[in-house]
Amino acid sequence: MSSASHHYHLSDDLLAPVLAILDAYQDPNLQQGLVTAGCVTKLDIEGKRLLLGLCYPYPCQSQYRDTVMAITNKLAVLDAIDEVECEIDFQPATIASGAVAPLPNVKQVIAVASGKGGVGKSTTAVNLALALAAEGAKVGILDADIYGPSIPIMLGVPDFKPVSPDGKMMTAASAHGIAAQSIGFMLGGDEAAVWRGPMAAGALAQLLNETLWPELDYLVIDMPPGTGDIQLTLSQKVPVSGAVIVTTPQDIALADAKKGVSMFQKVNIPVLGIVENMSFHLCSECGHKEHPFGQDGGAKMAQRYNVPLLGQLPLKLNIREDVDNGVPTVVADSEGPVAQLYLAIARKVGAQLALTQTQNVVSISISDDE
Ligand SMILES: Nc1ncnc2c1ncn2[C@@H]1O[C@H](COP(=O)(O)OP(=O)(O)OP(=O)(O)O)[C@@H](O)[C@H]1O
Repeated sequence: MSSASHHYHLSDDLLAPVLAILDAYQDPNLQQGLVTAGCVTKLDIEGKRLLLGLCYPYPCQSQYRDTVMAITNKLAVLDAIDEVECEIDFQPATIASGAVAPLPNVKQVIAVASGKGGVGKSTTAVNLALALAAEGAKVGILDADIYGPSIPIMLGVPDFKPVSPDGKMMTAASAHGIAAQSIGFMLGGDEAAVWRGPMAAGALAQLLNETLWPELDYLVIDMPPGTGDIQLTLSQKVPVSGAVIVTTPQDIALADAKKGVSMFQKVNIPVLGIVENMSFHLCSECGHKEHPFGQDGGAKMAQRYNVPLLGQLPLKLNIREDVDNGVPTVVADSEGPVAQLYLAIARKVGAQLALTQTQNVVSISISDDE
């Protein structure tokens, strides 16, 4: 799948069974065997020690240990192998999608959008960005939510003021290991409220282009809520690689989220999937799982539009308290169950991007052959 170069130095007798074993191991997010997915970059042998190099097209540090244990056990059945030494790396694709020029330091841009306000889009965007970082990626976040820029508070940097060393480009904040830029760093609340349509979209594209982003694998954009002109213009001005739609299970939120899916499909931006937020509530008294906003709406919608359901998050007081305190749950309780849900979403988002771009590569190579 990936175009990474392969270095295989095994005899044919050994290479065939090793590749067969590695390809029988299905990556849970790419849903392909490791060889088919292009993850196996190096195979060598020293005595009875197999040197294995893996390179994933999406960040998944938290699953390295289990993967290595599982494949080592399988490879150990071969007489020629006693030990496996595995090096694992992550390298996202750098293929630009769409007609908009890519950003110099940024490999992939992920838009996080919602059809309607208040569904938890910013909370999801910020935890997704931190989860991608926790899985091993270099990440930035752009707060483009002009109606309520909340990322400065959520990341605990409300007082950051960008500076411009060359009078043209602005610095980004750095918080919990990710870079952040926000319309909220420049504007007071009153000024933000008067922004309209094309002016807002233009200013946001400028903010994106005039920020001194460090080298980033992923830039997450917290889009303004809704599916109107601003969102459409912004999607056309910014080199978005894929979009994540956040919804709650209520019918009204779902109806708006559907508009979001259609909007991105109209401008040929792949919808990477749907996150269902405030999906269920665990009763703090008895642990009973309740569905205050209805059940499985996001799942049904994902099925109907043929896009993945990336995850379902509980309605949980900590999620709100952590962002209010400037330390989102992925950092505040990094081993906890909610952080694990965000990490799983981040792995799926990264894998979906990689899969989407493979499809692009295939279509390009077909036209080259003609
Ligand atoms: N899963 C959750 N559990 C509990 N509270 C949540 C959850 N997700 C979000 N919240 C809270 O809900 C409120 C709205 O969330 P957030 O600001 O992320 O939504 P939004 O869709 O970005 O809103 P807006 O459209 O106004 O920007 C916030 O107070 C946030 O802390």
